[in-house]
Amino acid sequence: MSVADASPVSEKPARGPKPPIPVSVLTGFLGAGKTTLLNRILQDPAMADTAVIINEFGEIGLDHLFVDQAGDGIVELSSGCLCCTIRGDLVTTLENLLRHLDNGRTERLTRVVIETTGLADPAPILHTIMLHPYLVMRYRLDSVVTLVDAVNGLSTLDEHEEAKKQAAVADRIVLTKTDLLNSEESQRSFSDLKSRLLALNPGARVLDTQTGEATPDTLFNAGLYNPETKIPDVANWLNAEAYEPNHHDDSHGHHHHDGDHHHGHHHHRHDHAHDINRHSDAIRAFTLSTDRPVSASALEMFLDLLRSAHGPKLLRVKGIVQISEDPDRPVVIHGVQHVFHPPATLDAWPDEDRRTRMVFITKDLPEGFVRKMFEAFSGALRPDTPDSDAMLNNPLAVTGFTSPPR
Ligand SMILES: Nc1nc2c(ncn2[C@@H]2O[C@H](COP(=O)(O)OP(=O)(O)OP(=O)(O)O)[C@@H](O)[C@H]2O)c(=O)[nH]1
Repeated sequence: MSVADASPVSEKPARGPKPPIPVSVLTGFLGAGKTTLLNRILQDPAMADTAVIINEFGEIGLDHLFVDQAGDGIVELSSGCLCCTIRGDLVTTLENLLRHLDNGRTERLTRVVIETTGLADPAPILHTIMLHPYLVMRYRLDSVVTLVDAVNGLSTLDEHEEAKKQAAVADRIVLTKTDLLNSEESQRSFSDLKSRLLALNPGARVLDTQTGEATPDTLFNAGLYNPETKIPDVANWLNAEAYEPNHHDDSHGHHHHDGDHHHGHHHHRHDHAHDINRHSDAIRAFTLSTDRPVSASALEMFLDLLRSAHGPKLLRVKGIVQISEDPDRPVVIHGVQHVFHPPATLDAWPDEDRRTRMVFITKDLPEGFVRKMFEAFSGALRPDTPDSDAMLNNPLAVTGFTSPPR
């Protein structure tokens, strides 16, 4: 689907297709505490009408919660939550859930949570939801929640690329096992871990399981749409300010203030305020913004070129864009590697800020490169920057890419 004919997302419950069901992905390295957290929150009444898809059903201690085995691997829990094993594949499981909903066996399904295996790169799971022609109409990728072990987290980040990716793509980072930080050394390492996570992913809200912060509400309502009201919460979802270099200059002290997270969803960065690009990881987090509207075709070409040439390097892209043909109705973009959700058009800007803002988490793809490319397409020409024609008509450019229609 092109940006120009992106469908409106102002779902009217009375008519038309049902609004997509938000899907959250729960990830985290081996032993990070995913099952422990799930076991706890599954007892929360707020999980009613949520379906949880887990890989290793046998390992989870849910027996006391079972009330009805409904077939298809779908089990209804006394909390009203549905639990499914992945039988066959994720697509089948997601289809089975829809079947239950459509034939009335399940009355309400307001959210799906997928627990990944510890070693998994979350991207293919996110792609499953964004790429499948039917699933993409019924589900919407909402948020990624990544658990990080406070004790082993730092060494895991050092040793495992997947762990870095899991942290980098998260909307929520959940710290587990902070109760085990009982030596000065472990405290120091924990402090380094928090700095490292902040550098990898400045936009994620950080929660600590030991303080009771990790509730269904704080964990999962991180997406663009509140599942109850369907009202887009762009500021919360994008958290673009957190990526800007000067954002945290109001810091005072050496550690970011965890206590502030439940207010503004921002970290208060400590003295290493410009750490983002200083650490050794090849992962970068940055935002592009402009108050110049972008034409629908320019946006489409920019995203197409970026994902066809550099898809694997785009760990996550989120954004709200002012389109010159329809400046009062912003377009929301959301991508994971080469796969992007069909762009959605909002009925109106959520607040006074009508700038285009795009958040990028990239690996081995420098900010300057993406910025120049966007400037070429958005018409913000600089003397040393090629315009879009030069990029598209360049014989060395990506094959299969043609000039825009004139
Ligand atoms: N002390 C402490 N232990 C925890 C905490 N969270 C989890 N654990 C323990 O850590 C171990 C691993 O937890 P799991 O919940 O099985 O971790 P997981 O991420 O599901 O593990 P995999 O399925 O192997 O990926 C278990 O022994 C838990 O009891 C915590 O916050 N504090």
